[in-house]
Amino acid sequence: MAERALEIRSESHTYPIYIAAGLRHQTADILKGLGKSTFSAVLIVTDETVGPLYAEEVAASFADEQPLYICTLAAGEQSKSMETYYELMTFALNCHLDRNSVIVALGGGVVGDAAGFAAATYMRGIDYVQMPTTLLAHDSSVGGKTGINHPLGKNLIGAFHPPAAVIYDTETLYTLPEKEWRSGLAEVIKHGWIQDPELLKVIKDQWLDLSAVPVDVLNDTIRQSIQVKAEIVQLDEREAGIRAFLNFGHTLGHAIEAEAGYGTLTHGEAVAIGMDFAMKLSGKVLGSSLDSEAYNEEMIRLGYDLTIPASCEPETLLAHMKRDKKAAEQKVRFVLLQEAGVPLVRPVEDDTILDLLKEEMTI
Ligand SMILES: NC(=O)c1ccc[n+]([C@@H]2O[C@H](COP(=O)([O-])OP(=O)(O)OC[C@H]3O[C@@H](n4cnc5c(N)ncnc54)[C@H](O)[C@@H]3O)[C@@H](O)[C@H]2O)c1
Ligand SMILES: O=C(O)C(=O)C[C@@H](O)[C@H](O)[C@H](O)COP(=O)(O)O
Ligand SMILES: [Zn+2]
Repeated sequence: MAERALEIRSESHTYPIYIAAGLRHQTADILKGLGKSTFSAVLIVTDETVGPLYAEEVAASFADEQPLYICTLAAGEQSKSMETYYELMTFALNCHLDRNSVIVALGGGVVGDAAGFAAATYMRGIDYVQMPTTLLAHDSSVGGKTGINHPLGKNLIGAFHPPAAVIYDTETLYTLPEKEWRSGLAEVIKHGWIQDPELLKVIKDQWLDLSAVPVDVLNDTIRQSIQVKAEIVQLDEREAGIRAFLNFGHTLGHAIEAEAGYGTLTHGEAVAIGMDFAMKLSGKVLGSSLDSEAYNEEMIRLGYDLTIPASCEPETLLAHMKRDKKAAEQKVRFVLLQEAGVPLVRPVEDDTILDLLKEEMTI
């Protein structure tokens, strides 16, 4: 039986996280070990890139004990939509899933968020298991945030619904294109800046070739990065306070994703730009002396482009930020850094944000 790498104590239950190469072949055994009676049906939700690579192998781990179905979504951010959500619910109903069924989310953060939200709302909530296949999904698969986008903003429709387990087969990551490694690494870098600067050193010293990181380095980095998220979500699952630190880089990042058009930039690319902006804002608002030059240098080494897309207007970005879930009384609230590893949340004046946006976009 696979070893539990970590355990998350959520308000409703404690769930295991398994991290190892090859776990997809043990999916059914791991599910049996969760201590539930057999699931009445299994619905694997995946996307059209991941499905052909891994869905049959996951399905093969189940020995015809219960009906098993595979629902394949279009690949990419566009699938976090109302239309796809509705199709997913119709698919589940046509398969006669009941309250003892389980959804297996096999894919990146898009599949995890969309399938998780379907699980959160199908018959008012059924079990689901996260099987992340991207580096980015080391973040999205943990903590129970599920949801879909609205044209007016990212993840504005959703629910907190922690998974029954996270099964992370890190072997599957080696079919990712380099762009997606980079996207995922942005969330590792985020965890480094908000809580564990040692992670930044690990990336600098050990992540020399983005898509050819040895599997032991990969597993250790993922575990260390999830540890940051785990500590925070266990203290504040529903984001009454410190969970907002995990939103570092997301206030502008989400605004860019929505404004540039979902899928134009990857989530991580947008968050990388957002972290750069939040660091500069930290200097202006808090007088923090963060070494943003060094941040820029390292991000350029890793191949990030930190320019805000020219198609985005500062005023429209600001309007998006005012709809962000952290905003209160029409005031944008930013996650800023006092120093590396010391985040805080502050309301910031519209003019301060607009001035810096214009400066950055040289308007
Ligand atoms: N719920 C949360 O806490 C949380 C946290 C972070 C991000 N997110 C969300 O996650 C989403 C981004 O997730 P993502 O970056 O994984 O995007 P994604 O799911 O779209 O995956 C990126 C691309 O990689 C492909 N892919 C996935 N696995 C692959 C594999 N093993 N081999 C080859 N190709 C593969 C996918 O088909 C897709 O085209 C965003 O919507 C973001 O808002 C949620
Ligand atoms: O888990 C969290 O909390 C995070 O903020 C993690 C983020 O990386 C993630 O992108 C999350 O979906 C953003 O949350 P949102 O509440 O701003 O939609
Ligand atoms: Zn994120």
